[in-house]
Amino acid sequence: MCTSETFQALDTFEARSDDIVLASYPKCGSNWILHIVNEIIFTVSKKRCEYPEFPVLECGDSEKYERMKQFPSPRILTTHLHYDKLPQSIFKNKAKILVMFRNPKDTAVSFFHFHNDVPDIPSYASWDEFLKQFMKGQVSWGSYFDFAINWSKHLDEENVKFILYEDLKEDLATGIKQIAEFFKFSLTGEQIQTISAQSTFSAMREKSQETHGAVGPFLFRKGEVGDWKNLFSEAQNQEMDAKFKECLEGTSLSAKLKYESYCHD
Ligand SMILES: Nc1ncnc2c1ncn2[C@@H]1O[C@H](COP(=O)(O)OS(=O)(=O)O)[C@@H](OP(=O)(O)O)[C@H]1O
Repeated sequence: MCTSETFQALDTFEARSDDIVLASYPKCGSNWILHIVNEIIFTVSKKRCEYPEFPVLECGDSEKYERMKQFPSPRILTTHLHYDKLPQSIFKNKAKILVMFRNPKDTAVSFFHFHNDVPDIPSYASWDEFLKQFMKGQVSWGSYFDFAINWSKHLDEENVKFILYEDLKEDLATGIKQIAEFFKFSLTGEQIQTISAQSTFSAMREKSQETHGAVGPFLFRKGEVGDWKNLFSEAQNQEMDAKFKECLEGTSLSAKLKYESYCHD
């Protein structure tokens, strides 16, 4: 999905100040925030941002960035890249970036199911086998921990906003309000409620085949916090807890992820 030609061409991408960048490690809810931002824009402008390109910035052919010059603003771009690998024009032109995180245990579980449920992508012999690769960062888009370490240095920058999957799950309306405010869209309370109702897991899963085709039901699988308890062994919990400590202890991201609440029994 991401060729070296496309990576090279990525540097030629010309960001605009009103581009909306949605960054996350895989399986942390990028389709969820993409849907929310789309609904916010539709609510305020009555226009749908429907572009004939796959929304992930780094995926597709190398001509994609040339075609994107024709797209009207605001363009919504999703990405799984590290902050340091984003095209420089995003920073130069001060595009705003919403970065979404999810606890690493649920992220790994979601990633594993995706690989083993979707027919056209490689599957793993077992959960244990997948987790070994996940911990080594030998999965698509590399290590969760490298992604987290890289982004953790930039979360307090002016044009970057952090959002946590688990917080959005706990209080969707407040999350939608914060997202709208960050991108400077003004919504009434009623509009926020309407978007919330359209953005619950069940509402999105119900429409998933229509919105995402055959992969839809696999992408919108369970949408829960704490599903890791069904797969992690005690030894795997200890390994993940130690890795989290080793990589993120003392960083501002460590507190923001609320690891104690979401990754301990
Ligand atoms: N509305 C809503 N509410 C709660 N959870 C939601 C929602 N939409 C998507 N999801 C869950 O996000 C997980 C998929 O993440 P991504 O969209 O980032 O996947 S991907 O990397 O783009 O393939 C995947 O998590 P799991 O269900 O745990 O596998 C989705 O179910």
